[in-house]
Amino acid sequence: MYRVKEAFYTLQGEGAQAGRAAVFCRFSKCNLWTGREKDRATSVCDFCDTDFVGTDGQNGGVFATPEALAAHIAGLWPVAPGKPYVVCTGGEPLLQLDSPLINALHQAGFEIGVETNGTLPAPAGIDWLCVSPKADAPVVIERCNELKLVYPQPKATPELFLHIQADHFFLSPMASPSAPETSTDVIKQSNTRKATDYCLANPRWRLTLQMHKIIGID
Ligand SMILES: C[S@@+](CC[C@H](N)C(=O)[O-])C[C@H]1O[C@@H](n2cnc3c(N)ncnc32)[C@H](O)[C@@H]1O
Ligand SMILES: Nc1nc2[nH]cc(C(=O)O)c2c(=O)[nH]1
Ligand code: SF4
Ligand SMILES: [Mg+2]
Repeated sequence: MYRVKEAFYTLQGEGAQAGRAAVFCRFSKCNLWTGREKDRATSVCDFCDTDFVGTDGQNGGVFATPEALAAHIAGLWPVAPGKPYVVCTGGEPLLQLDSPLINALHQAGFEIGVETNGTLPAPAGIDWLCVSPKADAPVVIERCNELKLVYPQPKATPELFLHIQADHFFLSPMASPSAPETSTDVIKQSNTRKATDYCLANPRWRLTLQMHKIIGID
């Protein structure tokens, strides 16, 4: 059984795959926050910008088999040339993404990206793994394609993660979880300046912006 909050076709907005068309599959539930505002202040992850509670979003639902979910996702990919790409996110996708679903998505022709907080082991077969560490949430994944740290997190400074084997190290300015998602958001702007300064002083790190929010797509 797979619980999906929402699924939609858009452009990846973050990281090294930014600009690439993808079906986003947002799984319900996370291990670092209930998703309820009343629990935010006491949760391990307290800056989440995403609603992942329930299965009531666009194209959301409960899927009894991996094949049923893969077919649902395939139905959101356009009939056009180009390698189908799915980004499994959430919530925390590694609470639900398993080998049978990876096989079913590959069978349906998809390359598979995953956005994870890195606290749970990843099944084999993921084609693009993005780990985004959170303070006080130990990362158990040792190797990934990209490490994308939301910045600043006073208890999760960039140098703490350089031991993780990653092909790309990104800083993503922390956006306000609730303010209107526009590029003029004050917190985001000041965090963008801080992330910019860190990358200038530490060239291993690259800046990534949440492009989808800037251009106003999902
Ligand atoms: C909603 S999370 C879901 C996947 C997974 N639970 C994780 O944290 O990586 C997707 C991405 O959004 C990032 N994110 C969440 N809240 C954010 C915020 N307020 N500002 C910037 N990025 C944020 C996460 O760090 C992660 O890279
Ligand atoms: N366009 C777009 N790109 C994204 N990259 C990571 C996202 C996420 O919420 O995991 C996300 C998202 O929600 N939308
Ligand atoms: S950012 Fe990721 S880890 Fe943090 S609460 Fe949101 S879904 Fe969970
Ligand atoms: Mg998002």
